[in-house]
Amino acid sequence: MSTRESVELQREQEFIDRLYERVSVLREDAAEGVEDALAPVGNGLQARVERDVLVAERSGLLSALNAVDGSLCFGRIDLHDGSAHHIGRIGIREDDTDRTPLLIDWRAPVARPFYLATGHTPMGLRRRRHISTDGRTVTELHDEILDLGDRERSGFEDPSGDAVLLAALGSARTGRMGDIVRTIQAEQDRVIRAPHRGVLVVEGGPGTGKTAVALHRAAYLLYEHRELLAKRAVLIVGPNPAFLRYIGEVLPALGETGVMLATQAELFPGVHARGTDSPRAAVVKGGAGMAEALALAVRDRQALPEPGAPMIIRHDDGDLVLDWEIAYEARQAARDSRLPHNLARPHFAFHLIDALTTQLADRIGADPYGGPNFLGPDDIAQLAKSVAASDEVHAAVAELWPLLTPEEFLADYLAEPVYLPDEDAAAVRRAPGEREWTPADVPLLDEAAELLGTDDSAERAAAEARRQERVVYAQGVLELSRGSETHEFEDEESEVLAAHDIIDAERMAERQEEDDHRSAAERAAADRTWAFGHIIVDEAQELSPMAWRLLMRRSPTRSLTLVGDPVQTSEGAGGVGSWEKILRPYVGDRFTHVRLGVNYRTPAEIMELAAGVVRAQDPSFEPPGSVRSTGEKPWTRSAGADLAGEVARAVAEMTPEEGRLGVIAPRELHEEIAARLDGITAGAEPDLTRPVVLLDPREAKGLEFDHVLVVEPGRFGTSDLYVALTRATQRLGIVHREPLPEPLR
Ligand SMILES: Nc1ncnc2c1ncn2[C@@H]1O[C@H](COP(=O)(O)OP(=O)(O)OP(=O)(O)O)[C@@H](O)[C@H]1O
Repeated sequence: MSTRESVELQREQEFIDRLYERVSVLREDAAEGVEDALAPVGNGLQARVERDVLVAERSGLLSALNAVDGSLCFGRIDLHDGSAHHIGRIGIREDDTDRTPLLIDWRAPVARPFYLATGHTPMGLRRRRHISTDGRTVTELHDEILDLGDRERSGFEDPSGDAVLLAALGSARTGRMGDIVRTIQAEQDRVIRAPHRGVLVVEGGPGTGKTAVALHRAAYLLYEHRELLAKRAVLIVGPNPAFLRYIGEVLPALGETGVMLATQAELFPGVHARGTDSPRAAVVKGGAGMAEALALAVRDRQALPEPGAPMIIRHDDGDLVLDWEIAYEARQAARDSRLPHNLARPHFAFHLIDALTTQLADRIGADPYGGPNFLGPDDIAQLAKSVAASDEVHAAVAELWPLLTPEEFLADYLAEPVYLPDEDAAAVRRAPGEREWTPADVPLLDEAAELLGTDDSAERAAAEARRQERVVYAQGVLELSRGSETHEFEDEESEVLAAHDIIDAERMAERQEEDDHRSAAERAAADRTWAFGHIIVDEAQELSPMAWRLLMRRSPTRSLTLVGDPVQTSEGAGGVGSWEKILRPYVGDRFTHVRLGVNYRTPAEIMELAAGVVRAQDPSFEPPGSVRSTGEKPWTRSAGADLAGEVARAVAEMTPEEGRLGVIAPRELHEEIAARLDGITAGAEPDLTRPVVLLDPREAKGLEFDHVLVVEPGRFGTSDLYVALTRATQRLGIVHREPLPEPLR
């Protein structure tokens, strides 16, 4: 190493040392701050509220500081004006009066040239430096000179400018996705920082960084719109639990934790959908026609007595006749309210009671000589009360217009599906006694909840009673504070404000109500009607029209980022196929569509093979260009009689010393294959950090491995095969007994 180089390294090391010293002071301060804030504060309401806010703020800072410890600083930009900034995962300031920035958050506008500047458009930069560290030790520097007229050299120049990116792409996988904050590419940066309002569709082939970009976008939005998004939370929807675990460490590593990650199966609070549907059933349940079918089925639960066969209701003053006409009129009036079923129910009951009361009054008060009815308004009110109190009337209302929960309603519906073509009804019919919900049921439950509405009048009454109690309590507290002030502050001159001077009992009671310690993400998870500040959907091509209806309800402001690749849509997943079709009902054509065109994962040799599979169906297909090639061609091997044995041999050869091997095989072969492989992990929620993982193509979606072994590819449909072939960062092997699909021969 030249003297020049060691001086440069030494300088950066000194900076990193200083940075960690500052971080350790900040961390101590934050920890002490949390402790202080946690100390008992007595019973004062205001003090308690303030304490909670402080605890939340300081623990947020503390967890961010703890989370970003590894490679806190990764870059530096030197500007023409002689200034320089270090770039890192979070922003850190000096402890001086100006609070001078020491480390610039990668999301800050000042950091942007680090990602965007080129020799052509240097954005004021002279030099961009990538700093690699191992723990707190600087290991490498890579410099790009952006001003070719500049003669100053550090000795660490990287002429191609992509050594750091290629090293990241070629490194062994860990089974957990890492962040890309050091090497975000310009086309990705533009997506990450796109405005948060409106709908942004990010499309790109396998490995173009869609997932990585979506996660960094979440981190960026939380930084840029902290106040709004901390209150309304960000939701990230992914295709399955294994995928969510795979991506689960990216945001914490960027210092962000206030995000809700969920699969479709988890989007109806209180239901954890673990069942499975046949592919056909999933498609039917996800179809747009289900909304109409369920709406009609709800109307069917608003019944009438048979014409000519009225319900007879006993009453002390003589039997009442609830016939078709009365029920029809009441039903019409209730439907005219346009309220959801359960909320329209009181209207139905009211009209029914009214009609039965009139019937009774006409009978009792009738003047035999044809004069006006003898009964006055008070008598009629009395009669109405007695009709309304009748158990038999309640039973009739319950029979004709039952109160329904989404779960009860959908279970009944799936036992006898109606308003569907016969073969669709047969596909979704649930076996009697089947209790598990499936992921495709979740949007149906949500739809049912919308159609039924929640009659929360009892809850609201209870909440109001609790509020009243708090008001009374708060009044008591204020009385006490009034009583105590003169004793505590004898000095006439001092103007000390007491609680009652600045707050009244109502407001104080409200404050107590706001005293909900859960984070926005936690509250959102428990609330079906929560409106998220922003929603990010990964593998968005997979979602069905019914799932889109659910998600759009959670985003009334239509602030969404959708990332996906229509070419990778699973057969039988019920995905919609085109963004226009998905979005038209919600935003018309008002959405922004961007494409990512570079494949960072799959080497060119593998991509060529995978592209051939799609091209066999669509000759005009253009795959994303691979950023690197490895020189290793994918291989195929014919297995003879013992397929599992051949798979076991291939696994033994391919298992990397460091890194991960993914075996992607049709589900029906999993048992046979797993029996021959020790320590392999498989199933619905495999441990992706183990060296060898067995998956089917659907489960492999969105994941990646150093090496991939595809088994019996002839059994996969085109898009599943395309997904399976594009999961490797290094090597791909194929083992088969049955004939290979044409493009793989
Ligand atoms: N700028 C980058 N710097 C470093 N690594 C990157 C960059 N962009 C993408 N990658 C890496 O490329 C791989 C593929 O990224 P990602 O999983 O986000 O792709 P994808 O488009 O979602 O793929 P798929 O459609 O197959 O799920 C990941 O390992 C990711 O970390």
